[in-house]
Amino acid sequence: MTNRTENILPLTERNAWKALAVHYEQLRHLQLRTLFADDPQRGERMTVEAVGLYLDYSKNLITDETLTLLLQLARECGLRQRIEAMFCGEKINITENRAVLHVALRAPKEASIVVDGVNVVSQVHAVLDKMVDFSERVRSGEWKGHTGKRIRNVVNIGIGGSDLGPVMAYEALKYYSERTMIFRFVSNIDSTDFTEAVHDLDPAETLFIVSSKTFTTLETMTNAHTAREWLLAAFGGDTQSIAKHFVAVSTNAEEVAKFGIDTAQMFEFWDWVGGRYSMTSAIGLSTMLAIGSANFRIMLSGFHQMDEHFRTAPFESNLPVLMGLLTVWYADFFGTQAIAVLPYEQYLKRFPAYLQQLVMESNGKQMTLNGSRVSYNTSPIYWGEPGTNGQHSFYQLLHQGTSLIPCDFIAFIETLNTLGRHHDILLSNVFAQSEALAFGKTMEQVKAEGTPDWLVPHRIFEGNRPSNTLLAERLTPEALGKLIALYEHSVFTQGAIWGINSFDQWGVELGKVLAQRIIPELESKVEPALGHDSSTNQLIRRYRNSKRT
Ligand SMILES: O=P(O)(O)OC[C@H]1O[C@](O)(CO)[C@@H](O)[C@@H]1O
Repeated sequence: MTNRTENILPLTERNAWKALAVHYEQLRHLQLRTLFADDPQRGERMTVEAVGLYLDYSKNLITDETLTLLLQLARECGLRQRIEAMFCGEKINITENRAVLHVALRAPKEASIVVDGVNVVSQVHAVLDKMVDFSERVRSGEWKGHTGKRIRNVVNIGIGGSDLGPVMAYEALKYYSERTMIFRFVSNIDSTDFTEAVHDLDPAETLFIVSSKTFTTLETMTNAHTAREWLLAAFGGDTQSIAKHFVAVSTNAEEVAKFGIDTAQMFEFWDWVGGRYSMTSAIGLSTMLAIGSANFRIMLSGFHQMDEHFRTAPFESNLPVLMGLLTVWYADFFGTQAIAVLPYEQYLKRFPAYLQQLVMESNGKQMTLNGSRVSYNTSPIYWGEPGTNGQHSFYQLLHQGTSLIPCDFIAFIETLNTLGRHHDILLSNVFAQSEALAFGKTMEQVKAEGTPDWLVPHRIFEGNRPSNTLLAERLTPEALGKLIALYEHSVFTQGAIWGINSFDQWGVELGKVLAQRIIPELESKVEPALGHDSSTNQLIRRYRNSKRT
């Protein structure tokens, strides 16, 4: 594998970067109050609407010049060429020599993207058709369990990208899902996860989807073997039952066969689909089983619309580009360490958890593509909770803490569950929070309320805390697809500016290797010779000496 990137100009040497550094010094004390007072149209002007998503980015600590410079930075970093390289199937994941083609997973049938001489779009649609056929047979009851009962329970076993997308999508699209079926998700190696997931399920009505790109992941394979035993125990060890109760989603046919699942019951995907970008691949099988194939295809079309927007829209009206550049602005010039993602939509309760992997596994890096250490910040921490729960938890820090935490508010004009005044009250909170964060409450305002002098400082909100507000009409499968693709491509934009590889994840390897070494040390009958540091040795001894079995 060759390093084709050694001539890239370091980010901090780019003209736009240097200009942004100077510009930041000039406007670091700028106040949103002033920006809005000086430009009464700001809240209408600094908005973009595309493919049914409305982004209000006016409450950011930016001027028109900031935007001009950020857009110039994007051009200087070759963002347009990098986008094209991804969409054309170039092997931009250079440390693994792989193409990065989650966009092919939602491309229309007639499209063509060639990797190593193969049109991957045809492969994608062949697997999609197989998923549709299978999910319809299960949902209609045609697919029967070992004893002839219909499948009522689906348990997805997977972790990371093989879990977070499916769980998030299941929760997000519950309104559209088949309510007569039960969906569970087992990811953690903690035995409690599996135990609780199946405790009330009838094995004769349960289908396990073992989802793993590699089919070697310790957690998933351990849980899958436990599921196999659980099933066999119910059927007197009859291994014939496995065919009716297990399917696999993987890139690794050999390991699937070794596990005992017929590869005819394997739904394939490919090494050019990163785990955290895989929910529109066969990893979405549980989603399709829950919402049906028609809704699944609608979700894919939402993803595709955002893909096309990202690929073709001018940068100044390109939603993912703007959001990505704003993140760079805060991370690198304001030193922001965290971004809060705040969906005011209960169905999106797992969306922040999903984004944690998408963003932090992608851009939590410190090596540039040419192998030198970055001299600037890369990914902030993304976290969040659905509104209004977060308000009664950590918003105190957002409003009055010492850290600057930009927020992404996400809301829908219509609720899926109309109930009295709930939705108006919910939305009033979104708008109130971004207003309060931006404009705060001055000492004069606090005093004017008759607050005693000693209490005044505690009740001041300095404001000037930035946020984006994203509005869509209604949470549909299509809207969900657009929203997720928006964040995927915002992450891409950030990675392209930082000059890092957003598509590998070497940082998760060391812990996995060390755990493999420690497992036999915990299980061995004889006292093992421990060669760790004194802390790790002592923790292992304490566990060994205290455990009962
Ligand atoms: O699908 P697999 O191969 O089981 O991997 C699961 C997850 O493990 C990781 O490789 C590392 O945590 C993720 O990137 C991936 O989504």
